[in-house]
Amino acid sequence: MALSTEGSVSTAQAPARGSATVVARNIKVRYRVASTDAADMRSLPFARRVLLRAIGQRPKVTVDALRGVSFVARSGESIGILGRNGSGKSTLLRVIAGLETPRSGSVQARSNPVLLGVNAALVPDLPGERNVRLGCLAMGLSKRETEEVLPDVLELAGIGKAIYRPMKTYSSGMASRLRFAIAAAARPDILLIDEALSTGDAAFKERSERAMTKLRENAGTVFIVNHAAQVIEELCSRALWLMDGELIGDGPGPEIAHDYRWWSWNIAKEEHSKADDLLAEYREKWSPTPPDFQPPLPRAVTLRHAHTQL
Ligand SMILES: Nc1ncnc2c1ncn2[C@@H]1O[C@H](COP(=O)(O)OP(=O)(O)OP(=O)(O)O)[C@@H](O)[C@H]1O
Repeated sequence: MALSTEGSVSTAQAPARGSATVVARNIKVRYRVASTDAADMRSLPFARRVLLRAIGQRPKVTVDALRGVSFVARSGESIGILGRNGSGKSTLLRVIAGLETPRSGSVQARSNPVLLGVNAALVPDLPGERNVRLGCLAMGLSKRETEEVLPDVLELAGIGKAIYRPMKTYSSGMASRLRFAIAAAARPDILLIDEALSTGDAAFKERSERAMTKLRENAGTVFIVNHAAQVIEELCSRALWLMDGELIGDGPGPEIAHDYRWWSWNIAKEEHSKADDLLAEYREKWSPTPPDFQPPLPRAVTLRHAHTQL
């Protein structure tokens, strides 16, 4: 089962493993944000400074959240997105999901990507099991399909009797588990997961790993953002390493996650010069080769964010 471009469920045969599912070309995202840094105010021309002070405004600074990120994701891949706080991971997921428009570049996706937690339209006042039904229907399953997958969703979420209680009474971990279980049940072709998998206990971890394997076997592509590099080391066949909005590494998940952890550990221990040496070595080792965008994606592909380069 795969989500069609309209977000409804189609029963078209799963495409061959290894075919392109998401093609990202030179994505750039820039924010303009107000800054209280006195240095930013001082850097402005005198007249502008006077004007801003008079109207009580702060100077705006530019944040380049993504600086030309390109990659081709393929069916059957689980792709971890790694990087320190503010490196652009969530922004990249939002762009892939179509929730954010880049200032330049484009993303093509074979079908509608499902961003976990957003597409499942859950209602806090309703009990978990009612939300499971709602979520499955919202993700395009029919009523019959929803009833069929219900036991699997409840088993995967594994939150016991809490499933009969209103979702607003759930801990954030319980709610994340339920959302993941719903998203996995709908078997989207392209699933985007932001942080949800670090909240479970060992049993949930094992069940979620099995669910991910099923998704990949279905020739789908799963993207995972997680601060715990270990999660990516264990779950992802491939990893993208972002730093200050730049894609500095693209390669096998376990190896990149291992190197990322070692680099982060040295930073945490304030071994800055060692961390710098490691970073230079890893940049070279995992430097993303410019993706080969040929042959083009099949004609059926949705064109998202069609933008000309600035
Ligand atoms: N809506 C926004 N307005 C202004 N700046 C933003 C906005 N969203 C993100 N940013 C900035 O863009 C950069 C990338 O943010 P993003 O949330 O993508 O990073 P991240 O790697 O997911 O971070 P974290 O690991 O802390 O969740 C950061 O500098 C952030 O401050």
